[in-house]
Amino acid sequence: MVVGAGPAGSTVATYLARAGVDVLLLEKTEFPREKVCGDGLTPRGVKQLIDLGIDTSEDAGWVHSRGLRILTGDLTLELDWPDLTSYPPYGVSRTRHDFDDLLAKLAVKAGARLYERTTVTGAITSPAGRVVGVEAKVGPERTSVSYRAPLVLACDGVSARLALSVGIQKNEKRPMGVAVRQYYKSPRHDDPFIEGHLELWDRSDPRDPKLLPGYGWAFPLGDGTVNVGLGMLSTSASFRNTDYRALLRQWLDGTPEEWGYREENAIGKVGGAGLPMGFNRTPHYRDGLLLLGDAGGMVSPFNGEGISAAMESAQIAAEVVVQALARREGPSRERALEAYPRAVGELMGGYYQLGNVFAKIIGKPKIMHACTKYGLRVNKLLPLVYKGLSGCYDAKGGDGVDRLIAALARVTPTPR
Ligand SMILES: Cc1cc2nc3c(=O)[nH]c(=O)nc-3n(C[C@H](O)[C@H](O)[C@H](O)COP(=O)(O)OP(=O)(O)OC[C@H]3O[C@@H](n4cnc5c(N)ncnc54)[C@H](O)[C@@H]3O)c2cc1C
Repeated sequence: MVVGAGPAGSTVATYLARAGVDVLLLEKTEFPREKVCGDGLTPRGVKQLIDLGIDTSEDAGWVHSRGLRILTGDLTLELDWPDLTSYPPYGVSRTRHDFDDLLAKLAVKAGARLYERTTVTGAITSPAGRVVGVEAKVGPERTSVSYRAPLVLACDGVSARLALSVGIQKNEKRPMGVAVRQYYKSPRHDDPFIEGHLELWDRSDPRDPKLLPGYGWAFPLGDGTVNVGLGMLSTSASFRNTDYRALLRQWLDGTPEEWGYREENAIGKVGGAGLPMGFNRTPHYRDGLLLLGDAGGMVSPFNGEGISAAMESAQIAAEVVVQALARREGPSRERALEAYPRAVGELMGGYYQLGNVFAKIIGKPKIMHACTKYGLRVNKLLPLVYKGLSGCYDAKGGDGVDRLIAALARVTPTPR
């Protein structure tokens, strides 16, 4: 049984159903639906789509990106995506409204039974403490129901309701982020220079601890529509009681008028949500319950990317679950399931450990102030770290450093 039909849930449901497993996919909303996100995928995420057999061409409705454009102070840095054999050479963007709908449909096509408007309220456990099913409320009447299954896969996102119901808590020492976004229709995004890249603004200012640490983004969605947002670490005390929506407004008011990121061009409502980072909820497997994606705190502490990790964890979980279900219930199956936390740890653990240290350092205003004092413009270095360590962390002998050096040679003044 899979709880939550976001990227993690629909992906794992697809793989499992294709392998012949009877999959129940429970989702509290109804598709198609809005989902607050930046809507951007790096090549790492595109690889996951291709692995699923999805057509990622522009003809199929995906907006392609060649790399990141980083605007930092007076400088603009254009970084192509890493040239790695393990990843496609482009990123994509697409609204989560369409993206999640497409993934959920794929799961249904593969044979998963999708029950929408079904809100899981907690796990059912055996007297021995093993998760054997879930309790849920169904439909507008919120009728109580329960479902049983040999295994439950928690893909319920940042709320992690299932994990909490069996006492798997968030590790408060690990980073947590927060992000807000708004769609705009903007003439700036008819410009070919602007299109073709996912754009990040280094918006940190060492003199103002309230602004630290974070970045802004503009991810084009085609037709002059753009997803503009602000992502920040929320570990630092200065972020408590912050009105993030106001922060986004304040920051966008400072962008040039002609970019058009103004109220009159806004589409829909501002949305915001938490980003659970750096494996901040573990263990990823315990007593019949597997945690995938955001439910297991799998957002990157370097750049806030979470879709690719959610889908990667889904691919791993599906392989492990298929092998485990082929074994007799008992210790042999348990041993097979233990492979899941090991495999996600091997894939992302080292990268996230490093990311957690990175988040700790940039989350300390004192360190940032010291940097300013000694004339070190750390905000100029952060984008390099983002790029150098994201997207190519799991590639053997990746060319991240070479790319950075090449990109440094192409630094240009920020167009005004
Ligand atoms: C503002 C913002 C911008 C972001 N931008 C990006 C970006 O550009 N690129 C990127 O890679 N990542 C981005 N992220 C992170 C990304 O959104 C997440 O990492 C990703 O959605 C995780 O996928 P998931 O399947 O684990 O969880 P989710 O996408 O959160 O899916 C969880 C699903 O479970 C359902 N659900 C929740 N609770 C229950 C319940 N009790 N019962 C039944 N169903 C339930 C939800 O309705 C949802 O469908 C952003 C996040 C935010 C907040």
